[in-house]
Amino acid sequence: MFKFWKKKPKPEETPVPATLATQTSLAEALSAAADNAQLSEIATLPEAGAVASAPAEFAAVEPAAPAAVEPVPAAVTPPPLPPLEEETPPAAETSAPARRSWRERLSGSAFARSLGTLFSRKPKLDEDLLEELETALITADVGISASTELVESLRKRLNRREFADADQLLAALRQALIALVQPIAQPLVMATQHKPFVVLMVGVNGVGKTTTIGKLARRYQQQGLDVMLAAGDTFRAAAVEQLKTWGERNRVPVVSQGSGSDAASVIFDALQSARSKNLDLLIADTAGRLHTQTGLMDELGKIRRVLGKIDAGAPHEVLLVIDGTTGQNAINQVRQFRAAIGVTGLVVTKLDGTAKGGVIFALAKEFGLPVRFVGLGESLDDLREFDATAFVDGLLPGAIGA
Ligand SMILES: Nc1nc2c(ncn2[C@@H]2O[C@H](COP(=O)(O)OP(=O)(O)OP(=O)(O)O)[C@@H](O)[C@H]2O)c(=O)[nH]1
Repeated sequence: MFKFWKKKPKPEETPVPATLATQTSLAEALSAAADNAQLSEIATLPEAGAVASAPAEFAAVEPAAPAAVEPVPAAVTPPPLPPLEEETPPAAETSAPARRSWRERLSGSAFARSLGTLFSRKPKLDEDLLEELETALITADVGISASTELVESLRKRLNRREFADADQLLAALRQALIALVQPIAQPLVMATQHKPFVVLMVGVNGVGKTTTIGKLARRYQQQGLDVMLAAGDTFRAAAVEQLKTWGERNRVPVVSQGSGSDAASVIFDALQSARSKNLDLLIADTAGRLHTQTGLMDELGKIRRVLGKIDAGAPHEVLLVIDGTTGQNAINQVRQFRAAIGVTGLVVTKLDGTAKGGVIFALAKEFGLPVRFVGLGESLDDLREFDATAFVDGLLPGAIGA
């Protein structure tokens, strides 16, 4: 039987309802062979780096673990922080009305702009409108398959004279878009029999893995969970530092070794440490990698095998982080990471700003994988649980379902 996470609200914080615990199953079969799409970045080579030493209190608890666990002494003066160390707590926990709306965040996307332009000129209900709409959807990364299907269903309804004007067609489009992404709007839930529940973050370079880990850690910490981070991005010294600094500021222990060390070993040590301390949640970072980097993709399989020695089900959630500006390469990335390690959920970042906005529809059509979170900006508050209706309404022109 599943239970609720035991909530431990801090006195100074507004408690957040505990999450109903159910287990997310791991990703299923391997997907079709990769297409030849080129991804945009190449991982940097490992850098030499000093191995951080374990503070005495942690060394005493786990003498065998080579990794450094770095809790934060109260008096530490923190160094300057990278972007994710924003101090403002997520507005969801404090003042929901203050946080920016989905529409505000998504209005700059190509999707919102082109549909806004199209429907603001009160177009006639004809084939030209449907063609323009299809072009706008494809251009906004919705993908050919989903765009064609959406427009075809509108065409049928138009031919049956179901729409009196373009606004009615737009309302029908809204419903169809929500129906497409509603099934993938599945929040991350954690089964309490996994203690700690292990989340592994994977993805190509620069998509926002490390940043998202900081935001997630803060979110769950504020829900009363005891969180630990594993600095498994051992290729990028800055990523290790970023996590450690964030952990210091937020009193979240971070397990790390020197850059260039074995990621599986770091995450293994972290899981052992989190278990021995009876923590609730371990979130592990990994280095950005491409499907062409066979050794690195194999490393993900090794991480799973090694963790399985401690807990056969770990990692319990593999979150693939996708950059929302990536376009149709996102499809290829999902295929490759599913094949390498299995993916149980997606985080789609950077949907604010210059994103085209439509890639989530393409992903929904192609894979139906749960989208756990979306990134609508760089602040802590901008990592939101994926809400299908809020997302679609944020993309579509004003009057419809806002
Ligand atoms: N605008 C915007 N920027 C974001 C979002 N999420 C992350 N970023 C930024 O993306 C950049 C890369 O983020 P990282 O967290 O370092 O990415 P990473 O995947 O860990 O990178 P590698 O370690 O190189 O693989 C940072 O500048 C983040 O602030 C988002 O939702 N919106």
